[in-house]
Amino acid sequence: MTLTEMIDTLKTKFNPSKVINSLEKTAGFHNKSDTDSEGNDPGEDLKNNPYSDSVGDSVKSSSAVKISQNGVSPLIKMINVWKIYEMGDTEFAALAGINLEINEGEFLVVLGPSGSGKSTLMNLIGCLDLPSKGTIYLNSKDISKLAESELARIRGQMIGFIFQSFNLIPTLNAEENVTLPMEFQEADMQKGRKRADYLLEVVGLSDKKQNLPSQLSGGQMQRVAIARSLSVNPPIILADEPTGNLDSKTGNYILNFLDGLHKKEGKTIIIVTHDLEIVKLATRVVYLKDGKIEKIETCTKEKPCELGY
Ligand SMILES: Nc1ncnc2c1ncn2[C@@H]1O[C@H](COP(=O)(O)OP(=O)(O)OP(=O)(O)O)[C@@H](O)[C@H]1O
Repeated sequence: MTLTEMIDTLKTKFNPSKVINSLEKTAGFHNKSDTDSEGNDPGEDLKNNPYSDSVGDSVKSSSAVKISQNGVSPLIKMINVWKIYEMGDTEFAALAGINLEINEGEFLVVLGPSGSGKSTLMNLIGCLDLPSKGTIYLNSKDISKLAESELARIRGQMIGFIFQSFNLIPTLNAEENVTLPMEFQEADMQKGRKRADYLLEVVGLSDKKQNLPSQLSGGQMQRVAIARSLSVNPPIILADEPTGNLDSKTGNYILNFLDGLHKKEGKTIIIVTHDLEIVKLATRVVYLKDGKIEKIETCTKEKPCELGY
């Protein structure tokens, strides 16, 4: 199958979590070592360039989506949101009446024990799933009952996903993986390829553009995934345990990168993590328990939030 054919197929059927997970499983990505086999210090790349003003300006100026905030409406607003799974005769509420407002430019960390509903919440915010009940506004638009095609369009424009398991497409090289979201948006691909090259340079992988994921180390794959998440310059970045399986150097790199995206580019960042260093960067922490918000803590520079409950 050619690249164009593959993109067309994915475009019609696109559901990132399902399509890419199955591709990942084929490639056995979940078990791949995450250590940078070349012993490179990814932090060096960061120190060298990514958040110089010129880079930030360049990314900003190509922003695909205008946030229609009027200074009053939150970027994301969830009103009495439920997600109920049916299993035979029984029902299970993974989310049970969530009320949450997230403003543009927040760095929100979602904490909670296993099974508390973190991924379910992220899937709803990321337009990967619909609530069973309740209303979700994204950029003042009600997204709670949209058709999949419309949801996919909004997802493509608004959300950049950084998942621990990389979600790279194994048959596409690094550059093609980064250009893919732009192809979905039917962007000018001459500019798209330039932007992909630029983003791969930002994450320190200019010399690996032609490499397939299987020809990259775990840390390098995560950096390609970050470049891809920024390719359409989305205003919201969703990250699920982005430093989970990475060695400490690569973890620090990701940490600094997320901090830069938040502080220098004003991106709204929403992260599920158990990494204390990420929690320390948060502006607020939401604690979930049994599908409900147990508490929300506001963090400050003087009193950063912690992992504790
Ligand atoms: N498709 C599904 N069908 C039935 N139950 C589900 C489904 N998806 C999730 N659940 C249940 O919903 C609850 C919340 O799941 P979720 O994955 O959101 O938790 P989590 O907080 O992300 O957990 P973890 O930290 O272990 O990843 C769990 O009890 C889970 O078993």
